[in-house]
Amino acid sequence: MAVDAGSIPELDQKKYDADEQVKIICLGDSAVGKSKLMERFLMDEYRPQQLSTYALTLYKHAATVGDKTIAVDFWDTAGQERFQNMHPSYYHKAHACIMVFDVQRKLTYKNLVNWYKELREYRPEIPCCVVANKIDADMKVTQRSFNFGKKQGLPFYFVSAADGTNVVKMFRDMIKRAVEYKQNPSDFMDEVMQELESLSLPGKYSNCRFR
Ligand SMILES: Nc1nc2c(ncn2[C@@H]2O[C@H](COP(=O)(O)OP(=O)(O)OP(=O)(O)O)[C@@H](O)[C@H]2O)c(=O)[nH]1
Ligand SMILES: [Mg+2]
Repeated sequence: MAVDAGSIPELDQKKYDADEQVKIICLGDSAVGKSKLMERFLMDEYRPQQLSTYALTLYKHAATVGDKTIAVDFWDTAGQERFQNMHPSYYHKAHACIMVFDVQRKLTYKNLVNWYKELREYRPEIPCCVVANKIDADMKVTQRSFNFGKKQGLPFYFVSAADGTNVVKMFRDMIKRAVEYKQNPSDFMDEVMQELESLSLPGKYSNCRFR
């Protein structure tokens, strides 16, 4: 669900009860389909309209990974054409990143290198994947190889927000990887944050009795 400032999100209770909370961000040029992919995954619907994301839309989602309830915050913002690059707070404490390009527009693939560079400046270690969107427009593209990210070992997905191909799989994989990262961060500052969080779990132990 998208959350407007000032509203009380109904998932807040779930978030409070969740075993873990993760933040997943989405990067890529304008109109590659970032918002449509999130809509498809969260609402399982797709409205073909050309409305660019203005500033920031935050989608909240409750997922289950193993036997744990995970509160997922998906951050969606507009691509670079109008904003050049993201505000650092977009990257702050993100646990995974989904990088999207449009298989119909070569430039959006070429620009992945810039997005990836910026991502790694702020979040050197978080899991990331490369997503080729809009394969419904021409299925033949799935026979082509897109090598960006191979060297870095980034998983690659051919998807379509329009017909739903691979969308759920890709998001589920990324939620799982975000949780794994949060539980075992390889970045020093994240390790410290995780340690601090485990020291101050509000309410979790409120029923404990000490003799
Ligand atoms: N054929 C096809 N069109 C798509 C698909 N995904 C998105 N689109 C279209 O691409 C356009 C842009 O989609 P958005 O989701 O708004 O793109 P965005 O990346 O969020 O763009 P910004 O918010 O400007 O950064 C819309 O007209 C969509 O209908 C897809 O899988 N297939
Ligand atoms: Mg958008």
